[in-house]
Amino acid sequence: MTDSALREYTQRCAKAEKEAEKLAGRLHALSEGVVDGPDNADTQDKELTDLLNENRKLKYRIGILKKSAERLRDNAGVTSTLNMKNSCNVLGQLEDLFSRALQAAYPGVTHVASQLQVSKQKQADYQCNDAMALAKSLKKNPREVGEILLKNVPPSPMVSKLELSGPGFINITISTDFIRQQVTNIVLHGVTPPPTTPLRVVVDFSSPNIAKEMHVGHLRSTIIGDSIARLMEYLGHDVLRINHLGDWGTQFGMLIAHLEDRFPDFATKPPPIADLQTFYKESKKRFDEDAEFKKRAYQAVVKLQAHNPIHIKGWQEICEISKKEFSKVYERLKVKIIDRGESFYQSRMESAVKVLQDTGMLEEDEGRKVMFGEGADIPLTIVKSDGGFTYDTSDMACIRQRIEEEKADWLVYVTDAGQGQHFKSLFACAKKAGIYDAAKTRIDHVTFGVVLGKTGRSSRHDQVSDTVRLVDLLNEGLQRSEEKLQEKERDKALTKEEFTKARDAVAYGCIKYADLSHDRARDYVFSFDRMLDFRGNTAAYLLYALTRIRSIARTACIKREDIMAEAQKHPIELEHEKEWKLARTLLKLSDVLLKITEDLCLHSLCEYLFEVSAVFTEFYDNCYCVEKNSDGKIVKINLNRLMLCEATAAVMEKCFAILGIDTVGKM
Ligand SMILES: NC(=[NH2+])NCCC[C@H](N)C(=O)O
Repeated sequence: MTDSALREYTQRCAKAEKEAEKLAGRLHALSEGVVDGPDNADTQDKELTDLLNENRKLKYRIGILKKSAERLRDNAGVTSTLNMKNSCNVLGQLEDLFSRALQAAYPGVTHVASQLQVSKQKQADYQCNDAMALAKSLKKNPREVGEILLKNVPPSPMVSKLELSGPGFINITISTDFIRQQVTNIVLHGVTPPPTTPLRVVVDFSSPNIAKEMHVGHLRSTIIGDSIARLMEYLGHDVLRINHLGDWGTQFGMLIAHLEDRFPDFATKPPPIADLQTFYKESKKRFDEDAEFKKRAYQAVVKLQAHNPIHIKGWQEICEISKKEFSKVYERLKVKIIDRGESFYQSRMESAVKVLQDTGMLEEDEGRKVMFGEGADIPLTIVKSDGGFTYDTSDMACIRQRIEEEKADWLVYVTDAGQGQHFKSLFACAKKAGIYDAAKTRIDHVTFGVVLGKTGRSSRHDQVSDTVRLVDLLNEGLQRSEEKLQEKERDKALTKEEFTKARDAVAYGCIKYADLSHDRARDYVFSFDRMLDFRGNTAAYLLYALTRIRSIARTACIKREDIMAEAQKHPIELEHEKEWKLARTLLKLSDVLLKITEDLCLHSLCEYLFEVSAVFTEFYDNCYCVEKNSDGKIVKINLNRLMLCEATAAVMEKCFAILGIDTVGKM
């Protein structure tokens, strides 16, 4: 009903807008003295005003309808989650309930944001502090305000009790039936995402530079970007994963010139360059020392940018070699990404520069053409003094392409914090040029600190630096993981295949987890010893904990189907305090994920994963799942508790999947 009304209003609005445009055009023509047809300006004027007024009203209606449509969808979310499908984001739903209460009780008040938190008291689950903030701004008694708010909270199947407490808090108790049903849903349908409005998201990550080393910074970008993309995909967004390769620049001049000398027949025979790094260094040395070579390198750039076929061929060969190396890393880390480097934007750079030039956005600065954005100290260099383009130019063309051609609603750039200035200027300039409007497109520059070696010094001077090739780093990870598992005699307990699987999962999982579990803004110390520790907040520990949970049912010879069948019969029964605690913890996943979509800080997910495993241990230590007699014979199996184990494993697996970490059945 609301949807069709919304459609109708939108259509009418578009029609009215067209009419208005037409009339405005005719008015303009009239003012220029061009008379068309028998209409006179007076009636047109009135028609135009009427249409504009109608339009304004329609637009307002659309806004209201959109909001109520969203609300209806959300409510459908809560009620349907009582049965199945989307899992509920408890905090989000509560926020909605309280903001509706606020609107109903104090219609004009918009400046108080919902303040909800997990309750510190035993008898309640959450606590709402809105009344305190509201009373302060309205200069009223907080308890009175709390009373009024409480009366206006719409009924919800999620909430079983609301109670005013202390100076004006509202204590919220989540319905036990709701909790039981949600946990049962996890057993029956797996972990499902909370309802979200799907967006088109571009995640720009990894993005190493051709012919140069893919360094630890790029590894961080790869790991963080992949996880962000995985989260967005899970939430139902349409994600474009882009590798913004540095594949276009003046360095290609010297590389191609060197290629011509070393492998004259490169156009017909792919050059057998085993080590592009060395090749790069050789050409750089010649470039710096040999004036003649330098001249040729410059000419080569000009020819490349003019798309001379031979030069394009040389450039392609070099890119291929690099990309092959990069893809080895992506394959090992199971990262999917589409190559779309700076070169992709060549023609778009030309048109972007023209537009910026024509609209008077560029300023001359010692032969360069620069652009200043509001609030950014450093300008973008759009055209160099020799007429060439820069990193800034390609990013300007790129942001335009992503917003206008890709129709992205959300842009994410994952790079080290050192590029903060660049992106600040870029976004400010894009805004000034009318390309980017913060009200329509969300942009995040997701930054991270540097990786420090064992001594805690900057990576540039330490172990984990450009001198360590990424592939070697991954190999060392595998080696260390293997040793660790052997030390624990896992090679004796597992088949060869299981052992290899466990080794890989632990090695790559640990490298990823060590990165993701730290606040990304901080620098972090890279230590294999620490990340492979089987105690504490590490992937090694958590992967192992998961296999232990999975083995509980297995050793009792209970299959997944048996547990599912039980869940089909009735919602899970929860009695013990630790069972309830675990169930409530499992329900927090959606809220954790939605919070991460706000700050894009994945360490909250790692913290949550660690919390789940700790709460599970508490439950397991207190509640028998499988009871054995003194001979070790199984005497009783508690299927309800096995349901809890199943749900816990499903939640942990989902966390690992979003973090991009493979799990194993045995290790
Ligand atoms: N659109 C972008 N600027 N993406 C990031 C590119 C990162 C760049 N290639 C570097 O290695 O630092």
